[in-house]
Amino acid sequence: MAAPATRFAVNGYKGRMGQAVIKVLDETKHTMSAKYEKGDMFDLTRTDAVIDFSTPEASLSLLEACAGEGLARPRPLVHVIGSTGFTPEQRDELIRFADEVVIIQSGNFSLGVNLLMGLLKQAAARLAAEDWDIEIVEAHHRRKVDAPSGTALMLGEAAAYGRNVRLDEVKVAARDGITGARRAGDIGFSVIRGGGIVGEHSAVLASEDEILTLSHSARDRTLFARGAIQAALWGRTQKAGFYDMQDVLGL
Ligand SMILES: NC(=O)C1=CN([C@@H]2O[C@H](COP(=O)(O)OP(=O)(O)OC[C@H]3O[C@@H](n4cnc5c(N)ncnc54)[C@H](OP(=O)(O)O)[C@@H]3O)[C@@H](O)[C@H]2O)C=CC1
Ligand SMILES: O=C(O)C1=N[C@H](C(=O)O)C[C@H](O)C1
Repeated sequence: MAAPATRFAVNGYKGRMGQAVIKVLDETKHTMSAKYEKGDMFDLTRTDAVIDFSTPEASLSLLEACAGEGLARPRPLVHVIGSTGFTPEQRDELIRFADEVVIIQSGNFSLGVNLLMGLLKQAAARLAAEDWDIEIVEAHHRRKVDAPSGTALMLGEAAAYGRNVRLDEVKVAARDGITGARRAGDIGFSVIRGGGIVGEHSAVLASEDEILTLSHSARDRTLFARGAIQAALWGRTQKAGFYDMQDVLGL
């Protein structure tokens, strides 16, 4: 089904991603109904879809402020949430709001990263944990406030899923000092912060004899903005519920 006419609001519009979303909405001739920044009152009465790259707290307050408001609409309001750094408790809270609105949340709205997740799942399932170590390496600009990145965590989840284990049981997010030898089956994370790096992610699968590296490089933030707009348009044809970019792309 084609998406009906959609009026977009942007949360966190002064930020790097907010500006990228506004640029792409403008280039693609979409209608913008509202834009919000810290301290603004939300009014989504003339909005069909919100694109939100802000912070976990800001995304949750937006959903809180609009709770109940979506029920009178012919189609549910769509919230596309790109903010990263949610705690497990905050993520549970997010899911609770999906009873009455369409929520599409992803740590990365690019096609490449979402494909990479499937490839990593497959590689992790095929390469025995006793022989193959998995490490996720990510690099971002100096202003990023959360670590590991939302994408790195999604890649870690994909690898853990492929191995049929829970990420929180095998996750090693930091190493410093005498750490002892690496435990078989662990999934390690390494973080680089510097300059203006948009977003680099690699999954390194290393055995004694070979190294397989699956990697993705984002060249421009409008990549994520385009993916988020695609997600919003897809969400306009869906029932209320909690979705991710894999659902949008049919992966
Ligand atoms: N899923 C994806 O594909 C991607 C996700 N991201 C994620 O998106 C988020 C934003 O990234 P980025 O744009 O680089 O960060 P920025 O810090 O540039 O932008 C965030 C914006 O949100 C604003 N903000 C903070 N609190 C509120 C609030 N309560 N209500 C409304 N706005 C608020 C900030 O204002 P102020 O500066 O005044 O605090 C700022 O303008 C991050 O979590 C990042 O990891 C980024 C790229 C892609
Ligand atoms: O903060 C960023 O810039 C990015 N954040 C997302 C993440 O945490 O994975 C996605 C992208 O890599 C850029």
